[in-house]
Formats: sequence, C-alpha cells, structure tokens
Amino acid sequence: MESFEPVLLANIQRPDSHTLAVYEATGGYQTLRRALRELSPAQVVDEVRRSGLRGRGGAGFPTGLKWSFLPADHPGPIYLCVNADESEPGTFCNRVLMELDPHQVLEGTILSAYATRATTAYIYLRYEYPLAYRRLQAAIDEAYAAGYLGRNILGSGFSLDVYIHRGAGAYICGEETGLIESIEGKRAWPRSKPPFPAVEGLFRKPTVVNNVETLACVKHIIERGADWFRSIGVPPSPDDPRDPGSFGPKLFCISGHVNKPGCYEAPLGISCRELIEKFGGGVWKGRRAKAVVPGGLSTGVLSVDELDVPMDFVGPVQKGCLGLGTGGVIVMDETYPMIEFLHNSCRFFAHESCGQCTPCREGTSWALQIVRRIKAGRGRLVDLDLLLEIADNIGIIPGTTICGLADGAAWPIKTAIRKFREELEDYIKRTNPTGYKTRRPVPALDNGSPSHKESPVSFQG
Ligand SMILES: NC(=O)c1ccc[n+]([C@@H]2O[C@H](COP(=O)([O-])OP(=O)(O)OC[C@H]3O[C@@H](n4cnc5c(N)ncnc54)[C@H](O)[C@@H]3O)[C@@H](O)[C@H]2O)c1
Ligand SMILES: Cc1cc2nc3c(=O)[nH]c(=O)nc-3n(C[C@H](O)[C@H](O)[C@H](O)COP(=O)(O)O)c2cc1C
Ligand code: SF4
Repeated sequence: MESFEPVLLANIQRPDSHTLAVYEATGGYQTLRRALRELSPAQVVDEVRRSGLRGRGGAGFPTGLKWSFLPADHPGPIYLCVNADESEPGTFCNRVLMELDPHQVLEGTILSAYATRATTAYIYLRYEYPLAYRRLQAAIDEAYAAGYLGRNILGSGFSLDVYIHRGAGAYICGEETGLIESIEGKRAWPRSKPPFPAVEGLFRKPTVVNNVETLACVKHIIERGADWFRSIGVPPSPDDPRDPGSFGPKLFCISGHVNKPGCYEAPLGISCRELIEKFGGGVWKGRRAKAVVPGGLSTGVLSVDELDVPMDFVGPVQKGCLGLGTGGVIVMDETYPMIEFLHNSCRFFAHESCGQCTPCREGTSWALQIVRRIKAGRGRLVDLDLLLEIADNIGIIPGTTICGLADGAAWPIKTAIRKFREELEDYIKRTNPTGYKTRRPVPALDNGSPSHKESPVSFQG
C-alpha cells in the first residue's frame, strides 16, 4: 500500500483535467492510437482477460470472460452500453471519473468497443448528474473533432458513435436489462436471464454492458499490460478454486460519519479499517464506528469487530455481506441507532422495487411496514424473525425473482438483524414495554396511502 500510486485518479487534480488539451498533454489517446495500429480486437480481449479485471459495477464478473461470450460470427450490429446510472446509495466514483476525467472514460470505452466489435456505444447516465452530462458531452464533441470518434477512427478502419442517454431517475434503470429496456424507450423492467445481454441485449442484438470504472481500467490495462494490472491487488485464494483473484486498483467512496468523506483510490484488498482511518480521516468527533456498509447499501453491514476485512471480492462475503459491491463505504458511528439503518434501507428498496415479481414487490413493502411499526414503538420480538424470513426468501439467490434488486433489499435486513439483534431487541422492549412479547398479529400503521385505506388489514389477534 505504501508504494501505491493512483492510476484512475492520477489526473483529477490538474486544472481543467476534463479537457482534451490536458488529457492529451498527459499522454491521453496514445494507448488508443497504438492499439488500433498494433493490436487486433482479439488481442485486446485477450489482454483484458489475462489481467483478471472484474466488473466494478458491483457483481465482479470477469470482464474478458463476459466479452468472450459475444457470438463470434454475429453479423452485427453489436452494442456497448456504458453503465453510468450509479444509483447505489453510498456510491459516487463513476461521477468523479466522468466529471473530472471524461476522456479517460471515453478512451476506455473506445478501446472496449474496438475489442468487442461494437459500432455504437450508449452511455446510460444517471439523470441527477448534470455536470457529468455537460462534461461528457463536451468530451465526446472534442473526441469527434479530433478523430477519436466517428468514421474510420485515426485511419484504422474502425468506426464508433457514442451517444449519451440520460437516465430515468430510478434505481432499477442501472440493472443492465432494465437499462437496455430504458434505452429502447420502455419502462425499465428487468428481463429474465438467460439470455444474458452478451447474447441478446439492446434491440435484441449482442450487447456488452460495463460500468464506467471497468472501462476506465481497460485503458490502463492496454497501456501498461495485464501483468502490471495483476501486480496490484490480491491473488486467487488457494483455499477457494472458484476465486479468480481481485486484481487492480479500485475506487472507494467513503461517506457517513467520517472526517474526510470522498472518493479515494487504493489497491483491492486494502482493509476496511485502513480505508476509514487513512483515507476517511477516522470516525468523526473522535467516536468509534458501530457499523459500516462495505460496498453500497445492497451489500449489508459489517460490525465494528469486522473492520479488518480485506476489501476484495471475497472479504465482505466471508463476513456475511452480499459482496464487495461498488466499494461505497458508509460509516455509522456508535451513537447511530440500527433501527434507523433498517428503516432507511427498507424504505429505499420498497420505493425502488419495479413491482414485476411478487416476492420482491410484496416482500419489500411488508418489510417496510414491519420496520415502520417497530420504529413507531409497536414492535414485537418475533418481528425480527419475520423480517429474516422475508429476507431469506426474496432474490435471485433463493431463486424467486427476476433481478438482483431483491437480494440487495435482503442483505441489509439479514446482516443488521444477525449482527445487531441485541440492540434491536432492546429497542423493541424499551419502546413497547407492554406488547413486545406478544406473538399475536398487530395492525400495520396507516401509511396514508389510498390503497392501504381501502383495504385495511384486519388482524384481531
Ligand atoms: N453501481 C451501482 O450503482 C449499483 C447499483 C445497484 C446494484 N449494484 C450492484 O449490482 C450487483 C448485481 O449486478 P447483476 O445483477 O448485474 O449481477 P450478475 O451477477 O447477474 O451479472 C454481472 C454481469 O455479468 C454478466 N454475466 C453473469 N453471468 C453471465 C453469463 N452466464 N453469461 C454472460 N454474462 C454473464 C451479466 O450480464 C452482468 O453484466 C450487486 O452486487 C450490486 O453491488 C450496483
Ligand atoms: C437493481 C440493480 C441496479 C444496478 N445498478 C447499477 C448501476 O447503477 N451501475 C452499474 O454499473 N451496475 C449496476 N448494476 C449491475 C449491472 O446489472 C451490471 O452487473 C453491471 O453494469 C455490469 O458491469 P461490470 O461488469 O463492468 O460491473 C445494478 C444491478 C442491480 C441488480
Ligand atoms: S426483483 Fe424486484 S426490482 Fe427486480 S424485476 Fe423483480 S420486482 Fe422488479
């Protein structure tokens, strides 16, 4: 860690880092120039595959492998979708890249399109990022004018058009098949997989969907080589034959109760504690941490005893979390009530469920109703088991839903209850001293919604 030099954020401190002039002055687009001259698309795919790069959008799927699923003999067109929807709570690393170094993102995008034989790329951009929109569009215009985009790029015979598609303001638009539906002009309802987009995606054609940070990494892999990339991070675990390793630099966003919230770059495998102390400046007001979300809200929580976990694709899973996710670290200090965490999380996912699958639609809304009731001082101890039962039965992992939003809703519930049960039980007992022991059903709170008023729940107990 001592000798680590930022790669993805290397240029962001320079004045006007978002402009083509500054990007070119630091060697920008030289990698593209060389690759188009010296490497075939297959060689670019091979280098990315050898690097061990895993998707930075949250799931950590190996990028080169995903590209190799594209049908080799397809007549085209093949599409590249750049996932810049970035709606995971606690995550803003794509934003930093797009606002401060948009040409780095574009160079990675053009190289990836060349590798995958895509001739059109859509950047699906979170609507709430207006500065990123302006900077990216300006960068695209500059790249066209300089011959890095458009027909016959740099005389290579390769052509690519890039369009920005501004998002529709919903979390589900970032799920790759929801994103594809949204670009097609429809409601962002995720599709059942398989087929995965690599086989049948946008306009039913083979499509690669990759996160902004993944594509930025591609630029550096082609520039410095797969071996350089593999020299950063964590090699495969000898105990787990399914672990391909966690290589390369990663952007971590640190927010919540820390002294220096921000987006920082570190090698994969750095401990969560080091991130909070070294980069985040420690927990604010000299307090201790109580709970930390390691990789965006959907990954769940770590307890304060688990902060030495390595932040790679394996570490948070070994602590019961969904995964490394986006690397969005949210710190909650020792005074923060976990009922608030549960309530905020359940409210978010109930609001964002697209409603297609019954277990997700109903499960997220029941969970919210139960947590609201607990928070209002009408909780029962058995409610915690009821919440766990809901959480254990929604999602792709238990096999009951179309997409992973429900898994993301489940993990904060599971980890908060399993790791902070005593605190939550104390809360229930303190706020409902006469009713906490009952096992009898109690009415949901009236949430004021018309449908709730029309069909009151008649639990008489
Ligand atoms: N970046 C954000 O703002 C954000 C927001 C919400 C969730 N997430 C993350 O999203 C993650 C879940 O993503 P997901 O549901 O897309 O995960 P996933 O595992 O289903 O897919 C990951 C990627 O691998 C590809 N893939 C997987 N198996 C494949 C196969 N057999 N053939 C071809 N391609 C295959 C998928 O097409 C996809 O591109 C969560 O872990 C969460 O961390 C990120
Ligand atoms: C509900 C939901 C929302 C998602 N939102 C995003 C997102 O905003 N950005 C993103 O890159 N990936 C998001 N993903 C993951 C994508 O579906 C997909 O895995 C990713 O874009 C693939 O890129 P990568 O391989 O480069 O990580 C989301 C997944 C789910 C289930
Ligand atoms: S799991 Fe939830 S968000 Fe995903 S498709 Fe089903 S209802 Fe929609």
